[in-house]
Amino acid sequence: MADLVLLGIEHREVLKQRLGQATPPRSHEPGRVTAPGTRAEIFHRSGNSPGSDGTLHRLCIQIICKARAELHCNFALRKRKAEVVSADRHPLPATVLTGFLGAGKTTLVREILANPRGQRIGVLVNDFGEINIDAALIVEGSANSVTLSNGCVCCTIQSELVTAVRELIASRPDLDRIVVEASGVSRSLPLADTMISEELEGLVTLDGIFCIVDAAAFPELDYATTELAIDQIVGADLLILNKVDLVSENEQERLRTQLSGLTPHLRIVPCRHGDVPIEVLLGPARGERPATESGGGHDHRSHSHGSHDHVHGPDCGCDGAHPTESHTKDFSSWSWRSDDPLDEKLLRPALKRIGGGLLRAKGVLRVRGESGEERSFEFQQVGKRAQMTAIEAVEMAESAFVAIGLSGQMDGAAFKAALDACRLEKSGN
Ligand SMILES: Nc1nc2c(ncn2[C@@H]2O[C@H](COP(=O)(O)OP(=O)(O)OP(=O)(O)O)[C@@H](O)[C@H]2O)c(=O)[nH]1
Repeated sequence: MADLVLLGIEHREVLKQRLGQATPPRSHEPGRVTAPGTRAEIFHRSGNSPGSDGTLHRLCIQIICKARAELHCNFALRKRKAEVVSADRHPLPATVLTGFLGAGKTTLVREILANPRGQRIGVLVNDFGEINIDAALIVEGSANSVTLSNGCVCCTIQSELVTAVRELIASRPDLDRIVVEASGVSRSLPLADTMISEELEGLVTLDGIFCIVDAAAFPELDYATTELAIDQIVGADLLILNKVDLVSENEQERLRTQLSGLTPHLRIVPCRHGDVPIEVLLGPARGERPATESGGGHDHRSHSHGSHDHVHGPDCGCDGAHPTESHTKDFSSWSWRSDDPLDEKLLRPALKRIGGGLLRAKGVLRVRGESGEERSFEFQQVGKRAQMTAIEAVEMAESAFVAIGLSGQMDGAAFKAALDACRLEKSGN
C-alpha cells in the first residue's frame, strides 16, 4: 500500500504560521517542508489508513513538534552564542526536569537531593494543582525548595517562575545550582525560553533539559496527551526512560525505536526510580574542577544511590559520591588531562566529533587562539547540546575533561585521541 500522510487543517495552519512563507503539503502529499532556519519532515508510514488507530494523528503531531523544536532551538542557540561568562559573576546552572504526569520527576528530584555530591541545590517545584504535593515530598530532603502551585510554569505562571528564581538566588547566594521540576503538563520549550530570557540573563544558565518518560505509560497515552508528551520529548537535551522495571525487554526496545523515530539524535538513558548517575544530571558544581582519574569504564553492579534501593556492592566502600565514575553497568566515564595548551582551530571541530554515545561531558580547557593568545574556557555538553564559555578572570594551568557515555556506545580511546590531536607545544611554536 502506498505511503500516506494526512495533515489535519489545524495542523496545516500551525505549520503555516511556524514556517512563514513555506506552504505545508496538502493531505496525501508526503514529502518535506523547508523554510529558512527550520525543517519539518513529513513521515512516511506504510499500511496506515487515515484515522484508523490514531497513528496518523501521531505522525501529524510529530511534524508540528519537530518544527516547533527546531525554531526554538535555533533561537536558544543564537542566544547562547552571545553568552560570555565572567568568573566573578558566574550564572547559576539550572537543570530543568520535564515529563508527563506521573513519569517520575519528583522521584528523580529526590534522587538528586539524596546524593547532591556536595552541591547546594535550590529546587523549584511546579504542581499544576492547587496543593503542591510534590513540594511537600521534596521538602523532606531539602530546605531550599520553592513552590509554584496552581498553574503551569511554561504558560500561566511563567512570570512567577522568573520572580521565584530571582528571589531564590537573592536569598540563597551560596547555591551551586537550581533544579526546576516542571508540572506534568508543562511544555519544554517555553520553559527553556523563560530560563534564558532577559529577565534571568546573567543569573542563571540553562544547563540541561531532561525529559522523563514513563516506559510503561507512554505507549498508552491518548491523542491529546500524546501531543504534549511528544512536545516535552523533542524539547529535551536528554531523555530519561524511567520505570523500565515495568516493561519487558521487547517493549522497551519497541519504545526506544518509537522515541528515536521522533528525535533520531536524542540520547536515551534507561532507569528505574530515577536512578541516573548524578554526573549526567548535574555536571560539575560551580568552580569545581573535574577530577581526572584515568582509565575506562567503571562497573558498579547492584549499586544505586536512592532512597528506594540503596544497595552497594560488597567491595564498593563508597560514601555515596563518585566524582567521575558511573553508577551502573550501563554507564562508563573517561577522563583526560593536559598541561599543554590546545589549538582552538582544531579543538572546536574535535569537540563536535566526540558525540557518539556521549551523554554528558564537562571540562575546563586552556586554549590558544590564532593570535597566540591563551584563554580558559568551560565546556559543558548535555546530550547533543554543547556550550563553551570563556572563564575571563581565571588562569587555568592545565586542561581537564570528563565524558560520560552509555557503556559500549562511546569510544573512549577515540575521544582521548581527538583531544590529544589538539595539543600544542607549551612554548607556542
Ligand atoms: N515501578 C516504578 N514506579 C516508579 C518509578 N519511578 C517512579 N515511580 C512511581 O511512580 C509514581 C509517580 O512518580 P512521581 O515521581 O511522583 O511522578 P511525577 O512525574 O513527579 O508526577 P507528577 O508530579 O504528577 O507529574 C510514584 O508512585 C513513584 O513511586 C519506577 O522506575 N518504577
